[in-house]
Amino acid sequence: MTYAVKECFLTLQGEGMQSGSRAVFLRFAGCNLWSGREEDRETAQCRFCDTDFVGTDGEGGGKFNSAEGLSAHVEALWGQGADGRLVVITGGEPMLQLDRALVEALHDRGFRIAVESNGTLAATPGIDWLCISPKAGTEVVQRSGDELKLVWPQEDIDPAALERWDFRHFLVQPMDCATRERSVDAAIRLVMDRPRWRLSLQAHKVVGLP
Ligand SMILES: C[S@@+](CC[C@H](N)C(=O)[O-])C[C@H]1O[C@@H](n2cnc3c(N)ncnc32)[C@H](O)[C@@H]1O
Ligand SMILES: Nc1nc2[nH]cc(C(=O)O)c2c(=O)[nH]1
Ligand code: SF4
Ligand SMILES: [Mg+2]
Repeated sequence: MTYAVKECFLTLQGEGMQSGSRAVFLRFAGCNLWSGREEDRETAQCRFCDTDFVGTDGEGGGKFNSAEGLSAHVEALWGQGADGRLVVITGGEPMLQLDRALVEALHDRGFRIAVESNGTLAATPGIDWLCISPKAGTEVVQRSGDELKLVWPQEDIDPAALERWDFRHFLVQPMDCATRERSVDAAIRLVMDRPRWRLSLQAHKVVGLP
């Protein structure tokens, strides 16, 4: 298996229940809901993406020919020390590329594996922390996991329906866009109305981390 990696770097997890944790981010290239080209955004299935996941030219990116080689790259970015090893695998859509061999190779190097996925593809077995972020108008097949992270507001998504899915944590994250302040207000309103939900802010953007 050849893996196409947009970028790979050490930072803090900025979103969700593990916000604030030291983590290597492994961002795979490519997504099944958007080409990543601006000229396609308005006709894409997912139109609010805040991420460049096209190509393999980012910091620490490239093509990797084996799970062994990619896991060694992740380990080198983490550095010395066996405590608290965490890799966050994202994209693009990571389930297009994350296979059992990579899960195994990262576990062998002592990493806990967190994944950020849109849920339209079944999750690879062995993930330690699964975050699913549903997108309006798509068929979410992965309806269980550790945290469900709803970017808000999105038309045609009913938070009450999502509460019936099998997740331990329900998070609402304001959509970062031209009207971000309105997104924050709407997210706070959702939490006030539905106490099972918690607010997830993108902490990395607040403090200027990647
Ligand atoms: C770039 S996506 C990559 C992983 C996967 N494709 C997904 O959508 O979950 C990582 C996270 O950022 C969230 N996200 C993307 N664009 C956003 C935006 N404009 N504002 C807030 N969160 C956003 C996604 O919903 C997802 O939870
Ligand atoms: N610091 C940081 N935390 C994140 N959590 C989820 C992210 C993502 O793009 O998947 C992300 C990201 O891009 N940066
Ligand atoms: S599914 Fe995720 S990576 Fe793909 S376009 Fe939407 S937010 Fe971006
Ligand atoms: Mg991001």
